[in-house]
Amino acid sequence: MATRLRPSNKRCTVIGGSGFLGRHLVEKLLERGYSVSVFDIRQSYELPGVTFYQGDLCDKRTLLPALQDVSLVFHCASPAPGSDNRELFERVNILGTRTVIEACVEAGVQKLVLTSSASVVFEGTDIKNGREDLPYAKKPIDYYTQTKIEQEKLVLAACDTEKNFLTVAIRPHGIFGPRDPQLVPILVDTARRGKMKFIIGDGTNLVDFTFVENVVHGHILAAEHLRPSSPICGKPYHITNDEPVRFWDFMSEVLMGLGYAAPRYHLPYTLVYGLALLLWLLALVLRPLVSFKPTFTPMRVALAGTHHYYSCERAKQDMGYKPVIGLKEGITLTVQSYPHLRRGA
Ligand SMILES: NC(=O)C1=CN([C@@H]2O[C@H](COP(=O)(O)OP(=O)(O)OC[C@H]3O[C@@H](n4cnc5c(N)ncnc54)[C@H](O)[C@@H]3O)[C@@H](O)[C@H]2O)C=CC1
Ligand SMILES: CC(C)=CCC[C@@H](C)[C@H]1CC[C@H]2C3=C(CC[C@]12C)[C@@]1(C)CCC(=O)C[C@@H]1CC3
Repeated sequence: MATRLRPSNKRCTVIGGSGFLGRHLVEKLLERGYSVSVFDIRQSYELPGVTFYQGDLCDKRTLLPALQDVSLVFHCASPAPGSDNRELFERVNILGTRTVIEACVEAGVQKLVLTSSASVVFEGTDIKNGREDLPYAKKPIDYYTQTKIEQEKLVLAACDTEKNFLTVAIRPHGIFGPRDPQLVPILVDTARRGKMKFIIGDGTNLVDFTFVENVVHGHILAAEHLRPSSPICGKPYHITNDEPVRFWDFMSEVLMGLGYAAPRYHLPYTLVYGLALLLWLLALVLRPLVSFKPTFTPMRVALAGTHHYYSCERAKQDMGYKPVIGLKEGITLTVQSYPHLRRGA
């Protein structure tokens, strides 16, 4: 009888590896001597040594070939938070993650590292130095958050040391860095449309923004600490820059770095939130007739106007996490990487 050889623990697959975080993760894994495959619904680049598998993660038959002889899987695929499509989020983040777990078990994968989100505990009100034992949001602020909660629960519950299938969830917050398709592009687009003049609230709310390389570092540390005896099995971990910053100072620094004016005038938080809620309801009611995407969604206003920063003490203790790039350096590297978004470019 043929014996199945144990795959090398440096063979891994990144599901969602064509995305912003996924690609940074792939590049770092290669640098560290891993052999890497990518599974994604689209292929956005080519890299020597990386095998691409294109397909929908909800389809186990297309996913399985990407997991053969692989001991470690990173799952960082998700529809973009801005899409607000309930059916899509439920299909990909919940049903799809169930499929990912089944496929991993079937293929003999030993470790699964999920990219969750610190937002799973965020309900739109202040969180100061939140630890991982905060309860999941009872009233998640949008479908993205609601399905990220279910996704994280599924992955953590699947951890089974007896069957040697180990799982862990990384909860980053406000990822930024070169090639990010969200934060800087949305910010610049808002500025170019002349809508970046206002500060929502008094502007003192503290938030975590996390440079992408720190998020990658947290994922790799988690993978390398995931052993049957490790305290990290089946647990979530906040990974941030560990330098909470005023939301509006961060935005202003990025804007000014790209040649735009910083916002100056204050608007009351409750007024803007109420208006965003009204717009969102209007968009929902009118969806069959017209489709429009408001810039100011309730989620975005809540993110811009409340405190939400998290403790990464648990990651420091259990896996020796320490950010590798400080916030200031991260902002400089990010601003330099967007010459085409500079004012007047
Ligand atoms: N960007 C951020 O600030 C934060 C992101 N996260 C999480 O990090 C992960 C990565 O996010 P980003 O890199 O920013 O997003 P991204 O949109 O750049 O990457 C997601 C990737 O998933 C792929 N994908 C989507 N649906 C798929 C499907 N059905 N089958 C196969 N692949 C599929 C996309 O093609 C894309 O390449 C996500 O799970 C997100 O929820 C968590 C906290 C903050
Ligand atoms: C900290 C965190 C979780 C950030 C995630 C990224 C995005 C949610 C933000 C990136 C750019 C932000 C932004 C706004 C809201 C939050 C973001 C989309 C506004 C729309 C908030 C209202 C404004 O006045 C304009 C802002 C533009 C940038």
